[in-house]
Amino acid sequence: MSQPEILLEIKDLKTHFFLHEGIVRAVDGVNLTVPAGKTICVVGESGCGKSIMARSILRLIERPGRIVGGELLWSGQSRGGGTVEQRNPDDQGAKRPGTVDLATLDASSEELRNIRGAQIAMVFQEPMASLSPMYTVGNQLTEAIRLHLPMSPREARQRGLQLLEHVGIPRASRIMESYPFQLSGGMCQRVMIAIALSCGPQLLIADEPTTALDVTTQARIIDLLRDLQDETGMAMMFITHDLGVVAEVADEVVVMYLGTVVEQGNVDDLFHDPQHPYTKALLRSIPKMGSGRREALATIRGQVPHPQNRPAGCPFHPRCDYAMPGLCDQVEPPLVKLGPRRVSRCVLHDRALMASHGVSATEQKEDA
Ligand SMILES: Nc1ncnc2c1ncn2[C@@H]1O[C@H](COP(=O)(O)OP(=O)(O)OP(=O)(O)O)[C@@H](O)[C@H]1O
Repeated sequence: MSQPEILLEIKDLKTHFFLHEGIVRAVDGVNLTVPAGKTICVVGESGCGKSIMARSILRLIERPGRIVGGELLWSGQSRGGGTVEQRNPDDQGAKRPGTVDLATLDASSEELRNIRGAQIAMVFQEPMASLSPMYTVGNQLTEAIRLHLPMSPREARQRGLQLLEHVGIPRASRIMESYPFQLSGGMCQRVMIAIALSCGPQLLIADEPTTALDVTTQARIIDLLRDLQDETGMAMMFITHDLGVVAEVADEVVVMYLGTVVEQGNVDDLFHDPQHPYTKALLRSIPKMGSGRREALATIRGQVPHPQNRPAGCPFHPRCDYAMPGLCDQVEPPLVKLGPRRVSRCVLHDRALMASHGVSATEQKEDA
């Protein structure tokens, strides 16, 4: 099977916050890839660095935070004037321009401004907070369009109306005249999605886009994002706590723990055959439909430590059922490739490392 085209490759990304009290290593060596046209879901408990990783991609980290290491290799390009463009099935061979390392660009450079919005767009958790209360939806939408596309105000307004209709907003011309506070949370999120899609991005980063919404609206927004992705062929990086949503939307899953990726893989493989002890523990903590038994849900013991108190060795070892004293509390686990697009960061996958610490694979299996 041929390998998918990689749109974004994050290599050893480190984003730290420099506080008086010390350094917070919020993102501390993230490696992951986003294939073109696919949805990757980033999961992990609160504080694992998901949002900071996502914001780092668009260079939206503010002081006292900054990227201190690693690469953000972006191979996308503007689709030129597209709004919610339809996917062209023959368009497999869109020519690849040179790859640019987003981490090296000046955060206020024109090159980065051109990439933001036009190639990579982001939708945040709080739609109301992302929109300005001072301007109408129409002002904000047409401004976003005209920032990247050479259009007259009239053309941009027309485009805006189409976009609002496309994201399922009825009476779009009335909504154009409304201020965000006059709309519901779900409606605001649809407006944000319309703004995000206005220039036809190749990657949409959605950071907990439904967390602030009620359950019915959540489901509608997820359906909308899925439909839009099918139509446009854009890739999505979807950050969520909700493993039910992951099962529904993901092609691949990235599991983060304390600033690093501990496992990445195809959604079916990862749900049915998780390899990393943290992934196993996360999956044990979700209810199973139709098991026919009333079982107590497992919780992961302990809490995610603050990044300032990062444990030595494997950061998950104090909470891990498989932890081996003398090994996991001392050795940083290697990122092991388990398949063409499957990695896991655990000493359990490295027999040589275990043997060098006097643990055999069978012994370990029996213990577990
Ligand atoms: N401005 C900041 N100053 C200092 N530390 C910060 C700042 N922003 C984030 N952090 C720390 O970085 C770590 C990662 O935060 P991040 O928001 O990325 O986690 P997350 O996995 O997205 O969590 P959640 O799911 O709750 O949003 C946390 O420990 C957080 O306290």
